[in-house]
Amino acid sequence: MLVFPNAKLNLGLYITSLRPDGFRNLESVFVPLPWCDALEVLPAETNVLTLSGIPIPGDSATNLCWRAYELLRTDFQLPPVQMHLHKAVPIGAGLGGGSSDAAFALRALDEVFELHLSPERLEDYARQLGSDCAFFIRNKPIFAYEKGDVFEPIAVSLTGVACKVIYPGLHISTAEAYARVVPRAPRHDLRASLAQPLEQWRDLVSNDFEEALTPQYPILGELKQALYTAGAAYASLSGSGSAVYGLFPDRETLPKLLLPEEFQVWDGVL
Ligand SMILES: C[C@@](CO)(OP(=O)(O)O)[C@H](O)COP(=O)(O)OP(=O)(O)OC[C@H]1O[C@@H](n2ccc(N)nc2=O)[C@H](O)[C@@H]1O
Ligand SMILES: Nc1ncnc2c1ncn2[C@@H]1O[C@H](COP(=O)(O)OP(=O)(O)O)[C@@H](O)[C@H]1O
Repeated sequence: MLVFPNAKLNLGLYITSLRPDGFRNLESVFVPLPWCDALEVLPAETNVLTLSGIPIPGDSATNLCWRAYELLRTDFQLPPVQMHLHKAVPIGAGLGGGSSDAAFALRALDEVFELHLSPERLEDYARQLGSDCAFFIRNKPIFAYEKGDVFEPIAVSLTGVACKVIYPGLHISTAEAYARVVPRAPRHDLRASLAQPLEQWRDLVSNDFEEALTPQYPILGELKQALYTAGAAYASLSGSGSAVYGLFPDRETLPKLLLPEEFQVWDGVL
């Protein structure tokens, strides 16, 4: 079975309090971004995970696809599996690529081995692999809170909106990024703000990681400014960075930006 684990964007991100388990409570809206890896999952004689594309730090045993298989194996007698992951989504970018691989691996293993797990059970497994993972089980725009793994529906839709995502080649560790933020109450009500027209989001919707990370990584602020100068209706850091995205009214308004060769760019219509 071949699946295409997609990335995500965060529309607003407020880090509201420190939890007794050491994690932070947050509020954010996750939306799928069609920048994808490719993952093949097949029953096999012996276990194997092969990789291509962008190199992933760590060995196969720590890869989130493999950890998804090991996790299901604690509850089910699974036959050996052959997986191949082609990595295209930048790592440490705030785009949730690794989390998506884990969630898509769970979904594919469920189908290939006919486990008939409900979305709720798949979300429970996904939560054990990372705070972001559960979102990718249903993979629809959603308001996320607590660790980012508890959800409420939200009507926001970016269908037809054009988007440019720029990854400046900085791998920012999520744990380090969180350590730089002092939790506080949200500046604005996120759901009410996102119900306003896109052009008003600039004044209403923000990501707490931006203020904490931009002094150390000025390129993040420069990219956001470049997107606004090029006509973005809204621009922001995604998650804990370092990818910065701009939203534009339609494909015709997507700008061509002159960027260093080592930066990776995705653009298209959502
Ligand atoms: C910041 C966000 C926003 O969407 O995305 P990314 O920038 O990573 O894409 C997420 O909260 C990232 O979720 P995820 O990448 O799954 O994080 P995890 O593996 O669960 O945790 C990595 C580390 O981040 C910190 N962490 C994570 C989530 C959370 N609610 N509070 C935390 O304090 C913890 O220090 C933890 O050890
Ligand atoms: N399949 C995978 N793809 C990407 N990263 C992975 C994967 N498996 C494990 N990891 C680990 O997860 C970490 C963060 O992954 P990623 O989801 O890309 O971060 P972010 O959401 O911050 O962009 C990486 O440092 C990497 O070591």
